[in-house]
Amino acid sequence: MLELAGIRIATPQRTLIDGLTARIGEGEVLAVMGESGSGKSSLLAFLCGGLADGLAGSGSVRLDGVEVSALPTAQRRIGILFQDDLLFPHLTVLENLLFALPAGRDADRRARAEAALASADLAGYGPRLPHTLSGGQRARVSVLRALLAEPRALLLDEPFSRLDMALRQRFRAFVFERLREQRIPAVLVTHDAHDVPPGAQLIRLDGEEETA
Ligand SMILES: Nc1ncnc2c1ncn2[C@@H]1O[C@H](COP(=O)(O)OP(=O)(O)OP(=O)(O)O)[C@@H](O)[C@H]1O
Repeated sequence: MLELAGIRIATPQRTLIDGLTARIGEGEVLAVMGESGSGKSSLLAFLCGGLADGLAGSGSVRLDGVEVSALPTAQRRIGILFQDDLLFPHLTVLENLLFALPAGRDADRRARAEAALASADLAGYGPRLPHTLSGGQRARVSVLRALLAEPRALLLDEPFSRLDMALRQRFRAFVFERLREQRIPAVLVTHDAHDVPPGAQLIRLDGEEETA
């Protein structure tokens, strides 16, 4: 459970977000929509502990009942996915996944990474470099990598916007299914109402609040 209470974010000139409160259960999605410059990316940066210098943020962020807003980014265990896959280009697909996995026996970690690839129809892709994969395949690897790190919540910053329409629909379904299966609460920032899964809570930063 991710609980946000009284989140306020301001630039020196203006208040971007004034008192956002939401409860996002396991496997549920809070979608945040709003015009360019309304503060969507700043909200995600605040949640993972990386708000830019020059912006002020306050409010409570609780994960499974524990207040994390004073913790450094690495200790929050909040994952983030961007529109670019951000895979390490010089590491193989398997090495990219191993990088995210918690410590453990080498053979176990490798088996977990390979099982994750197989679960995403990517069996056998481990030894390849990311640039030899299609955009949709790389996008799936980046989701696997984010999930193998065992985040307690996942932030999605326009993760579908680079993909073409057909891929986009498949990739959306892939992501939301994984989040449900692994019972991870997520905050999704998007410009596109089609990205918002049915039943998600929806907040518009420039206006009213509703349910999709
Ligand atoms: N470091 C900073 N110092 C001062 N103002 C900033 C800083 N970073 C962002 N801003 C301002 O904060 C506002 C919100 O930016 P943010 O990137 O969160 O918006 P956004 O809703 O994600 O926009 P987009 O949809 O274009 O990505 C913008 O007006 C931006 O100019």
